[in-house]
Amino acid sequence: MTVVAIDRFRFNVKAGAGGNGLARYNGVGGDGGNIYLHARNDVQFKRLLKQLDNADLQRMRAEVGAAATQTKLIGKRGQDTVFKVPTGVEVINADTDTVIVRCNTHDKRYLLAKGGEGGKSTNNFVGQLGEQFNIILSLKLRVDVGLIGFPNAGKSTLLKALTPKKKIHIANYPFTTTKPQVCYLKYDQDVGDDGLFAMSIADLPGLIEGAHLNRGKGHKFLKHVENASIIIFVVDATGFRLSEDSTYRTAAETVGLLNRELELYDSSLLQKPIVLCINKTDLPNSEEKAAAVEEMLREKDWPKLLPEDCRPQNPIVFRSILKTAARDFRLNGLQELLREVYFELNPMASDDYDFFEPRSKKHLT
Ligand SMILES: Nc1nc2c(ncn2[C@@H]2O[C@H](COP(=O)(O)OP(=O)(O)OP(=O)(O)O)[C@@H](O)[C@H]2O)c(=O)[nH]1
Repeated sequence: MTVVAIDRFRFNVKAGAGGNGLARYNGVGGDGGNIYLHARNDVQFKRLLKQLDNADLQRMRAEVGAAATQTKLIGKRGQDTVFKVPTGVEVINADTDTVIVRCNTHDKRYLLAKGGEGGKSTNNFVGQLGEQFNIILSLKLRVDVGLIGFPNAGKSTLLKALTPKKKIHIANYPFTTTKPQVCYLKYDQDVGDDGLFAMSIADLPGLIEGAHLNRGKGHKFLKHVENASIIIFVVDATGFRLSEDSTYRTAAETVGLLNRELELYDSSLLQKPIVLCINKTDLPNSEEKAAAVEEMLREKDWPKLLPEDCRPQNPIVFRSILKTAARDFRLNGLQELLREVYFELNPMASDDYDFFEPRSKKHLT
């Protein structure tokens, strides 16, 4: 099922007004209800839409406070309204075009609009209006996994190979351009309390050397890994050459170059778990080439083994190094890859989970 990403909603927000007080008896009106956004990892675009359909699509409102009466001198406080939003939502003031708040923490409530004060002696017993303004909710997809590599490394093929046999749901969420793509993959194996194992993967267009300087629109693509929980480097075991007249790079040099691009763009990205996937190990001599990369990376100061123009300053310590042949759905490496990703996203999960139903038995060899 393809879901069209609607990534911006405009709303009029109006928190509850305070109820009037009762001057004669010193009665205090109830405060108006607040409006909160509740960030949740398990809220998806679709669910958000449903929630809003049930409410009013254009408006967010909270209850007004009750006025004080002769029989009830303290008016009841207006009820708060809580909207669940996917973690990562940005709230933009539609009038000033500035970001009010980023709902980046799972299960946290963010106060969006404060209800008005109830009427009391300090305001002449007149209930105050609640905060009211126009906002845009900008929905940014939470990306679990970001695939990075030079063109032709096999990122898209790897993504296809990772797609479960029994597809429950595969959705393409295009960003503003058709690429990069975020795919949301769900596996139907039951994982205890967590229910289904689902992850979103961003398949980013191939980087080129100098991406950190925005060559080949590098910034636009690298930006998407900033939110990713895990980064997967995909390199071609047989090496890489961008075009006839550019330098040929071995797989090891490619690893160094990707490391460099990432650190020069934003060195904090190197703190994320990074898995190296050496792909195309089905091609002649590629097993040996992949083994040579592994051996190099075992060295503590591995960059010094590379030519100067491929050397990163801050060498990555890879979470794991996997050898894959994505085109043949050769699953040994891929199963390990899924396992890595799964435990990274679900650190408390038990490890007896049977992950991946192969597309065909022959692929298990
Ligand atoms: N022999 C072999 N070829 C592969 C493998 N994986 C991918 N390929 C081939 O390599 C070529 C590039 O694969 P893609 O998956 O399009 O590579 P990509 O990294 O997504 O490329 P860009 O979109 O340009 O960044 C295709 O012809 C694939 O069929 C593999 O494991 N073995």
